[in-house]
Amino acid sequence: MEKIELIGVNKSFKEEKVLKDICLTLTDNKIYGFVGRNGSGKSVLFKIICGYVIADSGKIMIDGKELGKDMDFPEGLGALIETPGFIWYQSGFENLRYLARIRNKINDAQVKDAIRQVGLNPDSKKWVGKYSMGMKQRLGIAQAIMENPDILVLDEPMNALDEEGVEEIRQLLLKYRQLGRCILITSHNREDIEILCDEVFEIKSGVLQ
Ligand SMILES: Nc1ncnc2c1ncn2[C@@H]1O[C@H](COP(=O)(O)OP(=O)(O)OP(=O)(O)O)[C@@H](O)[C@H]1O
Repeated sequence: MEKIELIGVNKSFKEEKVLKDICLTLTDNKIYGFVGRNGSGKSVLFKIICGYVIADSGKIMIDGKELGKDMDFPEGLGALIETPGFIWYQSGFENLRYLARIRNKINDAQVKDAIRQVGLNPDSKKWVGKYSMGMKQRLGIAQAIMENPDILVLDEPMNALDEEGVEEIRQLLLKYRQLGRCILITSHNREDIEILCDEVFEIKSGVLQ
């Protein structure tokens, strides 16, 4: 069954038409890559799927429910869209526990498990303000996966990661695909796209190729 379906989605900012008549069907059990030049509309597309940006026209169906009609935000979707703004004087665990409490869904053990999955120590007391860029990126991925979502939307998940980090996150995403998840990523790295993706979409000036 279709997990995500976009039908004729358009989005403009002032005079700039950023997305033009996007039609897209995505299913479970796959990793989809979205590539395109800077400013081609990849992040805006991801934000629309996550419900962070509202399309001007068109339909976004998630699990058979229409975004903006049946729900404001998709259920069962975890996202990393730009580096999240963490509280710098708290540990990684405290930051994610805070988010988990707002979302009121998961317990401390699940938060710790997500932090472990991205290769960080959930018991470390180190403030996030002292984290390297790569550690913040890993924590961002942990917050995306911590609720065990069916859909993962990750904008440049490999950003700021060293070679080892990239490999760990690749393995993590392959594991999630094996668990049947529908995963969307953007990447400027051809290797990530080749290794990970079952299907690749290119966006050129807001048009899906
Ligand atoms: N909130 C906004 N207000 C005005 N313009 C916006 C807004 N968000 C995005 N845009 C514009 O939409 C276009 C597409 O931006 P988007 O961030 O989707 O590009 P991208 O493909 O993700 O690029 P990159 O590879 O650099 O991340 C850009 O011209 C950008 O300036």
